Amino acid sequence: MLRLSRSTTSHVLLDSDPLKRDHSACKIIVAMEDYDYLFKIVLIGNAGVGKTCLVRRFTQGLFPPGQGATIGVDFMIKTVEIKGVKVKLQIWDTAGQERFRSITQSYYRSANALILTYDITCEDSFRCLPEWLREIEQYANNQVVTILVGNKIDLAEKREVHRQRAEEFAQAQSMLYLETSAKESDNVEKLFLDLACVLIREAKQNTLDNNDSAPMPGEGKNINYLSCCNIN
Ligand SMILES: Nc1nc2c(ncn2[C@@H]2O[C@H](COP(=O)(O)OP(=O)(O)OP(=O)(O)O)[C@@H](O)[C@H]2O)c(=O)[nH]1
Repeated sequence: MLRLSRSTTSHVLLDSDPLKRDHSACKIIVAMEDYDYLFKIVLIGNAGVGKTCLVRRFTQGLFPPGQGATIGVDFMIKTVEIKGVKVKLQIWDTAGQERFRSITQSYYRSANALILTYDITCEDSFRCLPEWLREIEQYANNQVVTILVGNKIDLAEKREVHRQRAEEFAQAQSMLYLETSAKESDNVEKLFLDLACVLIREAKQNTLDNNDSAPMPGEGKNINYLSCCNIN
C-alpha cells in the first residue's frame, strides 16, 4: 500500500506555492494541513541536468539564477488537490555528482516515484541513463513508478539528443517520456501532477489488489501512460 504516514523533518523548506494556478481539474493548495496521500518522489540523473531547477520551479514557481550543485540530498514539500483528493508530495532532490552516490542511493528504497532526468543538450547525460537504470534496479523498491524526463527544451538550438531517440529508449524500458524546461516552466506542473495522478491510481489499485500481484524484485513499475485527473 502506498499510503504513508505523516512525517516531520527539520529539512522541510516549503509547503506553499505562490502560483495558485489552475491545472484543469487539478488545483494547487496553499498551506494545507491535511492530506489523503503522502508520496515520496525522488529526482535522479547526472549533475547539472536541472533537477534542482525542476523542483524549485514546481514548488516555488522560481527559476533560481546561479543555482549551485546539490550537496547530498535536499527536499521540498508541496501539497496539491486532484479531483478532491489531497496529495502531499515530498520531493527529494539528489546530487548528481558521483561522490554523493552512496548517500543518494539510500533514498531510492522508500521512493514511490523516480524522475530520471537528463539534459537534451548534453549527450553524456543521455548516455549515462543505462547506468541510472541499473541503480534503480539495484536500490529502488519493486513498486516504484519511473518516468524519464529530458530537460532544457528552451535550448532547442543546442539539442544533442533527438526527441525520437529518447522516446524510443523510454519505450524500450517501458517508461513514459516527457520533455521539460525548468527555465520556461514547460511541462513542469504536468510532470508532477500527472505523476501524482498515477500514484493515486496505483495506491487505490494496490488497496484493491491487497498486494496479491506484487511484482518480483527488479520488476519495478514504469509508467506506460499517464491519464492526469482520470482517476476514479
Ligand atoms: N536553459 C536552461 N537551463 C537550465 C534548465 N534547468 C536547469 N538549468 C541550468 O542548468 C544548471 C544546473 O541546474 P541544476 O538544477 O543545479 O542541476 P542539478 O541536476 O540539480 O545538478 P546537481 O545538483 O549537481 O545534481 C544551472 O545553471 C541551471 O540554471 C532549463 O530548463 N533550461
